[in-house]
Amino acid sequence: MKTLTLQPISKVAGEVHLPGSKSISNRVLLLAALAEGTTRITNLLDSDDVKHMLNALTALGVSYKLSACRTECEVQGLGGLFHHPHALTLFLGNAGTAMRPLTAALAASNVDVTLTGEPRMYERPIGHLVDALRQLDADIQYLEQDGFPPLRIQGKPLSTGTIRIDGSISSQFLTAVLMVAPLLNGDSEILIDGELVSKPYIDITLALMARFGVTVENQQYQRFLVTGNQCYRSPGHWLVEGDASSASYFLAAAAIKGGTIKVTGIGKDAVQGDIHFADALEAMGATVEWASDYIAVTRNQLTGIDRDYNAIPDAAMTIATTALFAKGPTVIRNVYNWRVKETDRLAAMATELRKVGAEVEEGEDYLKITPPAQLKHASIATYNDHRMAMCFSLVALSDTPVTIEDPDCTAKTFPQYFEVFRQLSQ
Ligand SMILES: O=C(O)C1=C[C@@H](OP(=O)(O)O)[C@@H](O)[C@H](O)C1
Ligand SMILES: C=C(OP(=O)(O)O)C(=O)O
Repeated sequence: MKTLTLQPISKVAGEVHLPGSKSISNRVLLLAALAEGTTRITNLLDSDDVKHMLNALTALGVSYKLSACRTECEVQGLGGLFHHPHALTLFLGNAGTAMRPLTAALAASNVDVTLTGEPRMYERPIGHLVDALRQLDADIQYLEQDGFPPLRIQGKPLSTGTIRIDGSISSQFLTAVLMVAPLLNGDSEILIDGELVSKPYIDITLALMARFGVTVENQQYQRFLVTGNQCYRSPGHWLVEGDASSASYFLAAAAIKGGTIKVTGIGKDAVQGDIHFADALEAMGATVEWASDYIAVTRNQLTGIDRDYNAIPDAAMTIATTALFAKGPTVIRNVYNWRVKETDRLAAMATELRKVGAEVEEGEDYLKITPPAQLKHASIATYNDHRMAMCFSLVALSDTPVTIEDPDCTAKTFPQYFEVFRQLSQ
């Protein structure tokens, strides 16, 4: 297996222009495909998750022109749902932002599609979404284990009305239903069972739908009202914000060993909830500067904090390795759904943090991390989880090297991560 050993880094500083947001890239591609008109997308993310969405759209007959650098894309909208005359199999890797929204859109389309993915995708639950769509008479079958992909979807016009959806494991299920609802033949009332997790991702969904001409009434994230028989209308040009989750590694590096690092492509008004990772760094002691077109962090003495990170589950992983450099323990709370992402992230994080010498208490939905006096050199297993690889690069900001196993797993969202990280080292 390929490994990458990072030697100790004594200082980091500089500026990073962030690659496009994964969450926005995949939403914009799907909305652009369903919309009336042509959408010219710039700063599109070029990564595995986005490739899976693009390949699926190609197979479904959507025309688009992708620039040679793959960060600009002009999508010819279908002006409605998909129609495809032959049965298709779409491989979606481990991209939740492709699997979940496509499941809903395809269930309402004139298609016969099998959705497959990587082995881990078959362990990531999708039952809450399928249950919701079956309330509208969707024809979706589980091909292996009940509640999990792969799925066979025989799409057809869905019925409409009230839909109950469990929001306690993933917000992506609600995102999927919201995105298809305006295209149904009647109005939808969507009721959330349980406490909705990862709420800021719903804000991203609603903000994007609004730019494509559809407004949704959001009643405290418990009830959503969507008018049916609508058509998305292309906004023309779309500039994808930088990826706020990807920004977290650089901002944390600055907090630990800056210098100042400035990330551009996002700013204080960005639509992604993960920009609030910088609030957590600030609460730990770092100095944060918020501008409309960048966020900058400068080092200060860090102290461990105890917080609820349900709103920012992806960036919260970066807090776990930042905790190695803080004074006192850090507690990351209310992240149960880490267990159903690229790997069981609570277990993986606890195991790998212990390897570098931290004392870790792993609860059902939290981690308590007490840093060691001296970090140890370890070979970090990454579990095919891009965020494990990126988070543990921060260990090199100590006086100990770190070895990252399978560093190429960052391709899911950030293929050039280690190159960019290296350029910040001084
Ligand atoms: O909607 C999105 O773009 C995402 C929602 C989050 O998932 P959950 O809602 O499952 O927490 C997040 O972890 C994922 O990386 C992207
Ligand atoms: C959970 C993640 O991805 P996905 O979109 O596949 O859910 C992630 O990127 O951390």
